[in-house]
Amino acid sequence: MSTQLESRNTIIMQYQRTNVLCVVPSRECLVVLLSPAWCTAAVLHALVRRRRGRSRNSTPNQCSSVVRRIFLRLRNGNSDADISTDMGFRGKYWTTIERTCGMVFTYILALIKLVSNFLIGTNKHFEYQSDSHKEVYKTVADIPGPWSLPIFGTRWIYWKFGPYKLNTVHLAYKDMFSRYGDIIREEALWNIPVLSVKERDFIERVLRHSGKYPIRPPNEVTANYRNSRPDRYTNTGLVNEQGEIWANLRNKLTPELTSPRTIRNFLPEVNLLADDFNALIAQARDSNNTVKGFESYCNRMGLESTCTLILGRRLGFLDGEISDTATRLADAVTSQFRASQEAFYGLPLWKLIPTKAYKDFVASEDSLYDIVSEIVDSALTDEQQSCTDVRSVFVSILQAPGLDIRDKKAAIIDYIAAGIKTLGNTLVFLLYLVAKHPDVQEKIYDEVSRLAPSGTPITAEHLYHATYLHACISEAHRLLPTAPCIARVLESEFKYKNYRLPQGSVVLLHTWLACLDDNNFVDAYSYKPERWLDELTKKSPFLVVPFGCGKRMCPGKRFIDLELQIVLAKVVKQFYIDFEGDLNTKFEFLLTPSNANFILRDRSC
Ligand code: HEM
Repeated sequence: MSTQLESRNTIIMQYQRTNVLCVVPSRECLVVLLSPAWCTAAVLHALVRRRRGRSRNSTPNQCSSVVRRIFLRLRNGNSDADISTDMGFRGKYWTTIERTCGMVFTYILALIKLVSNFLIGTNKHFEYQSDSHKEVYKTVADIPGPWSLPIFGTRWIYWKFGPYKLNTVHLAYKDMFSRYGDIIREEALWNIPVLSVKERDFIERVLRHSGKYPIRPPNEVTANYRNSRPDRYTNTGLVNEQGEIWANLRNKLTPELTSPRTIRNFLPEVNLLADDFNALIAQARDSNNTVKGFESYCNRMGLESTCTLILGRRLGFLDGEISDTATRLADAVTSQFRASQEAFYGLPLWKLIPTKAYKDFVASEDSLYDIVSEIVDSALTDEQQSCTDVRSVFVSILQAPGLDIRDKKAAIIDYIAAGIKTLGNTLVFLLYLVAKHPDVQEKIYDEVSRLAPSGTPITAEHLYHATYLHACISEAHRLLPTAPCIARVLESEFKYKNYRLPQGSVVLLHTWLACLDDNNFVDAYSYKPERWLDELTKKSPFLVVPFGCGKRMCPGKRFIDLELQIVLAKVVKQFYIDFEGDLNTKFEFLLTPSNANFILRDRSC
């Protein structure tokens, strides 16, 4: 652990390769902590002693001086051992009761402040007060944001009594940007700052200047679980790994998936998938031509397409009757997303005890693992391991050189989990926007009918010329992306306005909100595919980034592009699409549609 003085009252510490910020407000006895556990414990200990007034080694006044001394020691870079000895902070003084009292007392104080904050209607006095010499460069501590609890940070805003709801995190950010401005500081567990930004310039600079190994903060729940299962995982996987391990996995596992040749070879299969999807939704209509719960059919399409791409075989998700394996797979992916969200934004007790959300997560990971294992094991004994067109990705993963079979299974799990919901949601959003714009629908119909007459499959040549179809998809990605932001860890110090953000800061780049800003797109809330026929719009490569950007960009992008084009073309050719009312959305780690009822009338009628 290394420490560095950031300002008079703030220290940046390097702890386990993460920058950790420790702030000691001059007017508060509470320490807004983002520090190793011993520091937290020491402060709570001091508070308990102060409250009880029974201190053997310190008077109440000395207790607040303990807090000051922790700070001074940190500033001078003393080791953990020094501080604990110096404070007389020995294991024998610790009892469970003391710790609990400390926690309870601290949180009563925190609650009082919270309530007074709401009653008084301002949180200014909780924010860090900057002094004159810091006007040149402010620190992360100066960035405005919701008030932070010790240890738990700002996660309380999504708890039962908080102002925002867990399933509307996307709306929470809209609200916070209007309250706090262009840059917001939230704090995760242990008060690790998480910055949110929606300014175009900032987003472009971060994405443009990423280095050899861009860092996306891992999903802690997955990382924690996988680290606890060395029998199944050698690392946390392509989605969650960093540095050289990530680069090795990326180099060995993605080339076949991202190759244009592979995607071209999938074209006939994607045509068949789209025909089966049309048959499924046609059958699902009631007597009023309404398909209720349309999102469930799109999720089935996401499952079937992703499994075809990754496993090289159809699993039957688009059939009338779904197989048992298919149902288990679908359930496992859905509960994995839900549990990840709860464990991430909810009360992070799963780090201490296995909460229900964590247990659900483990059950879904286990279930995914078992299903994938069954499929991989049967494929390994399969005689026909030859690389046919649709098996090329699967075979390339199984034959990846220098990787353990555990890495290969983990990659297949990651691909399936990453592809299913994202594709399902994106399909609903795209068809919804087209349904709400009959004029757009007619233009797509005209273009597709001109390029690919009825009864002919859609070819690469047709798609190359379908410029309006492409524009409709790009505009849907801009207006309703399923991944509303991109997360990164800053690889070097970053200056923004008059803030100096240290290397290692976690930033959420809110590309969706940037896309809804009239400064970036004229009439930003309107669905206007025509804007993508204009060269100027095409030159916004860092704003409309539904698949992320740079070296960590989604390896499924090419396949999804192809799939969306073919499905949109085929659905519009067969049906007049309509939608009553507005689409409901919720946040389940992804922006997700709910209760979508589409009306599909046959064009031939
Ligand atoms: C509409 C569908 C999809 C969307 C919107 C989407 C979106 C994304 C986004 C935003 C990222 C983060 C990129 C970044 O940080 O720069 C990502 C990463 C990833 N996606 Fe997708 N994705 C989709 C489909 C798929 C599919 C079908 C697969 C599997 C074949 C897949 C596999 C992955 C993987 C493995 C990563 C992590 C890559 C890395 O960190 O190196 N995704 N995706």
